[in-house]
Amino acid sequence: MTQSDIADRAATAPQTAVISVTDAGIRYRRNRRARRNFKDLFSARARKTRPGEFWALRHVTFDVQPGEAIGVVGRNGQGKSTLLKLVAEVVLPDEGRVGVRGGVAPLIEITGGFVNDLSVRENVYLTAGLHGMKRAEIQARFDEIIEFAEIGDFLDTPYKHLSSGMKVRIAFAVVSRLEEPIILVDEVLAVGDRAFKEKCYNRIEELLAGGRTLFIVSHSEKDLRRFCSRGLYLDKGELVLDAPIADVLDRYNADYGVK
Ligand SMILES: Nc1ncnc2c1ncn2[C@@H]1O[C@H](COP(=O)(O)OP(=O)(O)OP(=O)(O)O)[C@@H](O)[C@H]1O
Repeated sequence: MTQSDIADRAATAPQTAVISVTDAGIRYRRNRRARRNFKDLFSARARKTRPGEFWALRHVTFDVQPGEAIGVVGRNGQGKSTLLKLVAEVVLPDEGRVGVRGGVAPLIEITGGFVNDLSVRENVYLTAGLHGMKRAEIQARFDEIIEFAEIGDFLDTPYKHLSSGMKVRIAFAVVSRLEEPIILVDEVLAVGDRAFKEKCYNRIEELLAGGRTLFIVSHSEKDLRRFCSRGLYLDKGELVLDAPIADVLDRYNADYGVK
């Protein structure tokens, strides 16, 4: 797409879209030494791919309407987490545009947003506060959050001393209580035990029933079929199929499924 195509699409994209991604690309360095310098940021040369750099995502275009539940599939390293980070606006596109209307509640990395040296209690206040909740609102929901996570004995423990399953418990409990219209869930639930996972899935269903928009990355076909109506299939950083989830899974299985 040319710059003017991108601008035209941005201007004519359906006004109702909550997420609008147009010809987006993210470029990473394969090797830390191939660091771009400050001068490169301002020079036209910075747009070229330099040695050691590669496109983790490129030419990705799609719109999302409110209330859609989207599953992102693809093999390891094909750009799924990068796509969620783009929607969460924690990384900015090197090419193209990403427009997100409304706030995003991201559950995208095990420690995403949580500060290692702060206690569980402090992290709950910090994360909820950063998403616009007032202190009194957090206080009112605090017990419910801790009860959901079932980690009441660890309120004053530094976050870094929790087990990986406990970290996910508290992160999910907080993030799923935020009032943001878009929820992003990246694989993190895989470390939760079975009973906790089921509790999270029920909560996700409640959020969807309440009209939230969901983006989920999962390698579990069962989970994707349970929640999602639409799938995005990424391969080598490109969006190779955007279709109903059943069609996306059929194509993915045909390409890479165990025969
Ligand atoms: N911060 C970074 N710096 C450099 N390369 C990165 C960075 N983050 C991701 N990558 C690379 O970008 C590519 C896409 O990574 P991404 O995490 O999006 O894949 P994924 O599809 O989510 O994989 P998985 O299923 O294994 O979680 C990979 O080659 C990865 O090594």
